Amino acid sequence: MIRITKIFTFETAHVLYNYDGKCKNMHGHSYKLFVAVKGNPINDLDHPKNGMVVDFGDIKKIVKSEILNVWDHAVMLNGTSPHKKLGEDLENQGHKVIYCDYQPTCENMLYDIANKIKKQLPETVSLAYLKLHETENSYGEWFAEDQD
Ligand SMILES: Nc1nc2c(c(=O)[nH]1)N=C([C@H](O)[C@H](O)COP(=O)(O)OP(=O)(O)OP(=O)(O)O)CN2
Ligand SMILES: [Zn+2]
Repeated sequence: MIRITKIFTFETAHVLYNYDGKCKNMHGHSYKLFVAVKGNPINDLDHPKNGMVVDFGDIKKIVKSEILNVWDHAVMLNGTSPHKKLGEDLENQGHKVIYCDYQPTCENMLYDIANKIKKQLPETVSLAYLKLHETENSYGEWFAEDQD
């Protein structure tokens, strides 16, 4: 069993509703996302993906369509909070708004990312690990073995 990892970056703004610090203000991050999947490399000379757990390009397609294309250069707001109204005002002025049903911390974003990626992975591989950097010095991690 081998793990392979691909790294992505995206720029997203967010606001932490009711937070007791500076991140209650709208601000942005250059998020850095590490996606690791595990499986057995294909061992078949006739297979175009011989030697691969999964093509890195296939991971890229999934993460682009599920995460990057949706979240990059968007404002992420807690749609279950009064920030819903803030989002509607921004949308009316042409801004890209993502309403999540959670507080948009890196912890909750990791759960969301994990669920979105897992749904799209081929049956031969599974999600092993995620790391999401909010800043160079602050990040959260998701490990498959830690989940219920
Ligand atoms: N457990 C969490 N704590 C905080 C989160 C989070 O997602 N999970 N998020 C924030 C803010 O959104 C933002 O990320 C600020 O974090 P912080 O590391 O405090 O920011 P700094 O600018 O001080 O970062 P440096 O890398 O140290 O410059 C707050 N807390
Ligand atoms: Zn932040």
